Amino acid sequence: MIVGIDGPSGTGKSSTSKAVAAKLGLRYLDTGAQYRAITWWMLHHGIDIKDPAAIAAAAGRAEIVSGTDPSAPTITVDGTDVAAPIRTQEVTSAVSAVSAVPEVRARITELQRSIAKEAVPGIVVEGRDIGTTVLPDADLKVFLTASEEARAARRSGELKGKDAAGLKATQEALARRDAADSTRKTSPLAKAGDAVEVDTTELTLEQVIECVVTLVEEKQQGR
Ligand SMILES: Nc1ncnc2c1ncn2[C@@H]1O[C@H](COP(=O)(O)OP(=O)(O)OP(=O)(O)O)[C@@H](O)[C@H]1O
Ligand SMILES: Nc1ccn([C@@H]2O[C@H](COP(=O)(O)O)[C@@H](O)[C@H]2O)c(=O)n1
Repeated sequence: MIVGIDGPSGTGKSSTSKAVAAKLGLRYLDTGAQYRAITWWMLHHGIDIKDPAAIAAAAGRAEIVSGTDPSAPTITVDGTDVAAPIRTQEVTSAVSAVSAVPEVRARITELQRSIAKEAVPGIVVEGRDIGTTVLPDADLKVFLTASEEARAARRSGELKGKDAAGLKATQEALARRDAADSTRKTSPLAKAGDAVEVDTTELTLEQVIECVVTLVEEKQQGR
């Protein structure tokens, strides 16, 4: 059972995917974490992230390893645990520029496909291009959406007491990242034609999880 969950930032992809995978005994892959990890590596090695040619030339050098246990997902680069540093503002601001480079996407897509192929008894993979590009033959594709306001409110609640930028600034940053991710040339953020769209604006996280679990179970029963 291969499930692809895509959607813009803050729609609940990670929370939903992890919970669905845990409930159904599937593996879990956060592909955003992989793009964040390669971005962290570029910054750490002084690669100019405004220079796509420099990013392309370095794209094959980082060794990214993702752990797919939904109750304890892990991510390392060249053996270093980068779970925390990939969530910094510095990485978040740079990730769309790095993920737009075709050589980066080719490398990470290959890695994602090999992880999905080896996952027993199946996997929930979340990202931006899973249904359209990475796993076009997935058994189930879900596209989560939510209003920009709801997504910003969720994110600023999460950042409170840390580097909270305020609701407006958070909303603007989300919109900028979504615009960059949706308009890049190579595998942009998009809903696959055969994906089930779920608008989460008015739903609790538990309701979204239940909805996706039901969709998976229907597929498993051949409905
Ligand atoms: N339906 C929901 N109602 C309220 N809060 C939610 C809902 N879904 C997710 N959240 C909360 O919103 C925040 C963002 O969720 P999550 O990280 O799962 O989104 P995402 O789509 O994976 O974001 P990104 O693409 O930026 O990684 C989390 O704090 C999560 O608990
Ligand atoms: N399939 C994907 C997943 C992610 N990206 C890029 O990574 C960024 C971070 O993703 P998060 O889910 O951790 O917020 C995202 O903004 C994209 O630039 C991608 O391109 N494809």
